[in-house]
Amino acid sequence: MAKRTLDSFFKPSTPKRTKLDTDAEPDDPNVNIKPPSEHPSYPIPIAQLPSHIEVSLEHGTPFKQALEINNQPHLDLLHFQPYLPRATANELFKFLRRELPFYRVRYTARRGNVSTEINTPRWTTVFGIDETSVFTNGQAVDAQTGSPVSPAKYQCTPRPIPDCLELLRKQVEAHAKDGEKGYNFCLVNYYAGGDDSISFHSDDERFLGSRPNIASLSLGGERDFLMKHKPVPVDNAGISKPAATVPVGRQIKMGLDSGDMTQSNWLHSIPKRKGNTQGRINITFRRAIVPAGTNNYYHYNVGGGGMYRWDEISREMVEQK
Ligand SMILES: O=C(O)CCC(=O)C(=O)O
Ligand SMILES: [Fe+2]
Repeated sequence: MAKRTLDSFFKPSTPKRTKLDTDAEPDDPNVNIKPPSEHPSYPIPIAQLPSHIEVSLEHGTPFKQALEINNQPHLDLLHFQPYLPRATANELFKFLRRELPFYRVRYTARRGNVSTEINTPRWTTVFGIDETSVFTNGQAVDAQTGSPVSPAKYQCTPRPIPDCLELLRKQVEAHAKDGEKGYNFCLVNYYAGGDDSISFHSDDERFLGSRPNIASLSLGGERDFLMKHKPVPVDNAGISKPAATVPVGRQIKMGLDSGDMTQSNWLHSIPKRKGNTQGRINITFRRAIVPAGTNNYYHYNVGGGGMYRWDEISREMVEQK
């Protein structure tokens, strides 16, 4: 089917007459009659995806077949450009920005004797639990025994992935490389403008196992996604590989497969961009294998500060009292 036809198929239908949500008919694609996702760990109930987004995720992905990028040393990734129909990506961007709780995490980084206060330069939120536990009927239980998780096991309160991200998780998993299954974490970054960024890093923490696989989806404004190979040790030919730049489209899903040690050998970043004012959301799905992963992700993506929500009138994140 031609792109335009598919795209317009997934657009929300224009309401024929103005009506309150409470008057919505069950088959109205702009609303979802299912109640929001609620959990004691959530600061707010999290709305269900509008039905037209659900339909599009289920039947419209991947929008294009993946391009395999494996022509550089230790790099093996799938690039769907795009993964979602354009109209769906735009709707999903607005929905997630409006409905999710966000945080601006501050933490102290220590290097030797030097402590630095870091104000994370983007909005973040996270859901999920590592593979030693699962949520059963909303309760965190031991994955092996099924007995409730002791409060001492985590320094944080893990949050189940809400329905609106769970559907995306399932779809993304279905299109990931063979054998890359079981994402149990969903991290969401919101870059409000060009000053928001993420510096060069590698998602290669030990709590992701030896072959971390990460699926990454971009929604909203276009930003550069820079990748560079870690410096090659001097005793190994004595040269550094040149940096590579992979431009990211408006919405992509990348299966970052570590079969070739991608995370161990490559760094990536979203650099600041002068004059950019368009918001962008990045969603990553990951699999953490030990409780240290759960503690780490909540520490750096929820933290201990206030919760913020998008305010449609002031068009910025506003702290919720
Ligand atoms: O925003 C992006 O595309 C990258 C995010 C990222 O690298 C991360 O959350 O680890
Ligand atoms: Fe990353």
